[in-house]
Amino acid sequence: MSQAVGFGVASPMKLSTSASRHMSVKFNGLSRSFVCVSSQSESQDIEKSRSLSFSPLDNKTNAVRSSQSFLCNPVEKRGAVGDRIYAAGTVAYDTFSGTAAESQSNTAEEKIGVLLLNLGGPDTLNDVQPFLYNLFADPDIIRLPRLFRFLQRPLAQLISTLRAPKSKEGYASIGGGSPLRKITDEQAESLKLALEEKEVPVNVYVGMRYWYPFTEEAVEQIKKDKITKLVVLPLYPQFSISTTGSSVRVLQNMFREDPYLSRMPVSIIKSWYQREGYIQSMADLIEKELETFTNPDEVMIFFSAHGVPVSYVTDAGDPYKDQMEECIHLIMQELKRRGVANDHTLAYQSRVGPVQWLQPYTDKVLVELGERGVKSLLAVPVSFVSEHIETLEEIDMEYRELALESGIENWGRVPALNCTPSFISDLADAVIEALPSATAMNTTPMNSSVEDDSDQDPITYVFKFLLGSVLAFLLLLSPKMVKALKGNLL
Ligand SMILES: C=CC1=C(C)c2cc3[nH]c(cc4nc(cc5[nH]c(cc1n2)c(C)c5CCC(=O)O)C(CCC(=O)O)=C4C)c(C)c3C=C
Ligand SMILES: [Fe+2]
Repeated sequence: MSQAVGFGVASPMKLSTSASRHMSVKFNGLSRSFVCVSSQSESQDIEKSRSLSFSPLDNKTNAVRSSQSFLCNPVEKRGAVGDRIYAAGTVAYDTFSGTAAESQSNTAEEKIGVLLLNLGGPDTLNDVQPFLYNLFADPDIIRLPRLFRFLQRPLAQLISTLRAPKSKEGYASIGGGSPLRKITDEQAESLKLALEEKEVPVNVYVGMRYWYPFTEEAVEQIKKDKITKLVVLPLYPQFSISTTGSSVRVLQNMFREDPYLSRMPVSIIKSWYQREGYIQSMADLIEKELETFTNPDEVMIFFSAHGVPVSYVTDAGDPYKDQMEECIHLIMQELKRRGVANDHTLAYQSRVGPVQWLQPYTDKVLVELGERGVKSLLAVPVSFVSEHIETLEEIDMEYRELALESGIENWGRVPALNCTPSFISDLADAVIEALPSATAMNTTPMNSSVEDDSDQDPITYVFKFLLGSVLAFLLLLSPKMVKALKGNLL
C-alpha cells in the first residue's frame, strides 16, 4: 500500500477490503456519462496573487511547446481529451456510507477527482528565470531561519537571475524547454484511462508547483467541476519536504480558507515507493536495459537520486533519505528474486548552492568507480518518474561524459517510467485504495514549519522587499556567497 496522510490511514487489509466494497456498491451496473471539460482556465487572478511584482510571468495555459516526444503508451484511447483536464465521469449511485466529515459526499452524485502534483518546468527558454524565481521563492526549497524569511523573495530574484544563464544552457541542450508538462499530461491521460478500465471514472487534474498549470489553477478547476471527493497523488515516489511537502503546503493554505474545499473529503498519497507495482515496473526496466550490455552480469547498477541538503534530513526530519534507501533495497530484492545479482550503488545528484547535500555525490562516485576498474555501468534515475532536465542533460550528457573519461567503457541508462502501462495501472490501484480513507483535509502543516505570509499589508511587504534586496546584495558580496557562485550555483 501507499502512505495516505492526515486522513486516518487505514491498515492494508482494511484498505483493500473497503476499496472493493466501495466499487461494487457505487459503480456496479449503473450508467455513466462522460463529459469533456474545457481546459483553458483562468490563471490570471492566481498569477497576480502569486508573483506580485517580482516575477513578470506571462499568462499561458496553452499546450506544451516542447518539440520532443516522450511517447506514452496508454493501453487504449477513448473520448476527447482536453489540454489539462480530462474527461469527467459522473456516477450515480444509491448509497454512500460517509462520515460527518464527508458531508459533501452524502448526495446522490459523486464526482471523483485525482490531482497529480508535480514540479513543473519551463516550457521555453524565456520561462527559465521566472520558473527559477518561483522555485527559489519557495520556503521549502530555501529554508531561511524565521527571522530572515523576509529575504526570501529578494534572494530568489537574485539567485534566479544569476542561475538563469546556466539553466538556460541546459534546457537549450534538451530542445529549448522542459518535457515535464507534456509527459505529466500524458500520464494524467493514461491514468484516467486505466481508472476507467477499472470502472472508476474520474477527472484527472495536473497541478505544478513552479510552472504552468499551477496547483492553484487545478484547484480552481476542481471547485468549478464540483468534485466531491479528491485523491491527491504527488508524482514523487519518495516523500521530501522540498517536493511533496511543498506542494501539500500550497494545498493546505488554499483548503484552510475555503468553505467548499475545507469540507471536501481528500486523501493524500504521501509516498508510494514501496508499492509492489512500482518496484516491479522499475525492476522490469532495469532487467530490460541490462540485456543490452554484452556481459550483463558485470554491469554495476548505479542508482542516481536527486539530492537534498543534509540539513533537511538531520534538522528538519525529512524522511527522503531513508525512503530512498529502502526503495533501492526493495528494487534490488525484487531483482535478486528474478536471479539478477549485480552489484549496485546509490549516489545523489543535482546539488545547488554552498551547503552540504546528501552524499555520496554522483559525479565523485562515477570517477571513483572508474578508478576502481568498473567497466560497465547502468545509471538508474530513481527519484522522479518522468524524463526531465536532470535525466536528459545531467545524466545522459554530463555524467556519461564524465564516466567515459574516468575509464568506464560501457554506459547505459534506464529510461524514466513515464507512461509504462504496469506503472500507470499500479498508480490507478493506489488511487482506488486511497478513496475510502478520504476525509476533510487536515490543514496543519506536515513536515514543514513554513507559515503563510501572503496576507501581510502592502507597506510592510514593500519595506521588507527593499530591506531584503539590500541585504541580499550584501550577502552576494560575502566570501561564502562568492564561493557558491563559483561552484554549483552558476
Ligand atoms: C525528488 C525530486 C526532487 C527533489 C528532492 C528536488 C529538490 C531540490 N531541487 C532544487 C533545485 C532545482 N531543481 C531543479 C529542477 C528539478 N528538480 C526536480 C526534482 C527534485 N528537486 C526536477 C524533476 C527538476 C527538473 C524540472 C525540469 O524542468 O525538467 C532546478 C532547475 C534546473 C536547474 O537549474 O538545474 C533547480 C535549481 C533544490 C534546491 C532542491 C532541494 C532543496
Ligand atoms: Fe530539483
